[in-house]
Amino acid sequence: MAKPTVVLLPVWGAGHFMPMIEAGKRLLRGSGGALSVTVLLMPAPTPDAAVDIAAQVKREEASGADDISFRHLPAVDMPTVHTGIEEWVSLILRSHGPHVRAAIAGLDCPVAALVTDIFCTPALDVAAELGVPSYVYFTSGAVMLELLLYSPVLDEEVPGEFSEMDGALNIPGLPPVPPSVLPATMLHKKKMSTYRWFLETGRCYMKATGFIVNTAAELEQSVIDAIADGRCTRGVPAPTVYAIGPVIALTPPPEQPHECVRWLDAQPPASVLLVCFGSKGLLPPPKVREIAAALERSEHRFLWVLRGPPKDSRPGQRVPTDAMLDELLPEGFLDKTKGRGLVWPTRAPQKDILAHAAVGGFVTHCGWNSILESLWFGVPMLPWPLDNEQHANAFLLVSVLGVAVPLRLDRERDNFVEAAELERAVSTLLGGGDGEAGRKAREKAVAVKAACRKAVEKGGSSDAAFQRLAEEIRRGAVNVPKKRN
Ligand SMILES: COc1cc(-c2[o+]c3cc(O)cc([O-])c3cc2O[C@@H]2O[C@H](CO)[C@H](O)[C@H](O)[C@H]2O)cc(OC)c1O
Ligand SMILES: O=c1ccn([C@@H]2O[C@H](COP(=O)(O)OP(=O)(O)O)[C@@H](O)[C@H]2O)c(=O)[nH]1
Repeated sequence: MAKPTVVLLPVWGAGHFMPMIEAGKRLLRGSGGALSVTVLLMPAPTPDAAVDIAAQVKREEASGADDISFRHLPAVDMPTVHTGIEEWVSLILRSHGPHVRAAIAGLDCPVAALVTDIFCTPALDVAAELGVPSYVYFTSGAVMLELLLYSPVLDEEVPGEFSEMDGALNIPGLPPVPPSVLPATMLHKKKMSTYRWFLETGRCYMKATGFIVNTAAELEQSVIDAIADGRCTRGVPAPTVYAIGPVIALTPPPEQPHECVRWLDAQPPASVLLVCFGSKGLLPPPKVREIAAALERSEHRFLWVLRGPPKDSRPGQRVPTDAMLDELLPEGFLDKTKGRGLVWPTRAPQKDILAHAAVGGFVTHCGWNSILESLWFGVPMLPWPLDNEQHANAFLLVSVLGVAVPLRLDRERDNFVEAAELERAVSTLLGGGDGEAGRKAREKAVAVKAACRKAVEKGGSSDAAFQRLAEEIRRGAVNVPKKRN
């Protein structure tokens, strides 16, 4: 009989698609050959994302792994009316519901589980209808998962706006949380029409069989415990959390090192500050000017990945262009920083850069994958969150893990950071400024690197969680009826 299959339903995007495929591959290995993986591919919303995903699928198919197969779902109409990225993705998923149902029902093997992304709650209903166990693969950390699960409680506890309340929030498993680190979706209840999405998603998650989280127990133990004990869900037991990370797709370095890596080869150890704001990282001109001023004055070495404005700014369509450096940077900046700085105007190989011994610090937008990559390579951070769950991630880095030097930003001014503040924080992080704070963050980053690596080793916490998950999934396999009455 054919092996039971785990059906993955990933969304597009650098921080979402590959991490889920990588987790699927590790699940295959963890099952000792007892399972296969079927990936359902929703057509990507932009030509760039389509090219990206096609390349990744091609690479996986070429690798010859026969236990992983890809199936294309038909196209659906893209929503034109929506309240933001959250509803946009949810609406697309809803339109795909019948296709997902038909694809699963059409499989000629038992189905062990349906694994969906953070946004794919409509797929949980499809799984329930088919009697298939369902898991949310959380491509972000457990803190964000907790915020979603706990949001209905917070909503009752704080009837007014979070942004106007005094004091800190009491969130299980975390030190007192300043409301300013909540995602924008929560922060301005009345203004943000997606606030209801947040509460409903939290409630809907309770329908899942389990949460597979790309984190390690060593990074977020107290939060994972709070979820497991039902402290976030009014005492109702939440679906089991499997902390299986860090799941990072690492590939062997190319034969011809990238130009950024060759530049790093010529720099002293731990001397370079990496500045990169993620796959969508777009900075408006005032922020570019502040960064340039800080980098020029700090006299530290830097590698700055600077992208240009997207051609299309609609949710889900925002793809940065290559930067026109002469237009974006202040006059004379490149000349004045020549030799100690490199500004890279297009996508850079971030993992290879973070892996390089010359990198000593990372100004990051706090996307979860960037954080995991930085921790994996023991690089301390300067958190400059811009959007979504990134402020909460920054809080974790500074107030729980201690691997980052805080950067004072003005959330009311679109997360603006003054040049002098950035200059101060860079000196602290790389050495030369407030010695104690920088030294602590650097030491913690080294310790957390070791903990991350241990977690995924045989017998480590994430490896053990993977084994438990693979076993639970294998046991849950069902034969999906071909036709429903
Ligand atoms: C899938 O494509 C996109 C996802 C996001 C996005 O939006 C978002 C909205 C919220 O209200 C809360 C969130 O947590 C959230 C997260 C999110 O995706 C990103 O997740 C990544 C890791 O999986 C990473 O941490 C990023 O920093 C998050 O932004 C937004 C988006 O465009 C703006 C997408 O295209
Ligand atoms: O120039 C870049 C920018 C980003 N990335 C990668 O894109 C992913 C970004 O994911 P993250 O969750 O950090 O943020 P997002 O881009 O989803 O906001 C990470 O794996 C980065 O290594 C990269 O390789 N080069």
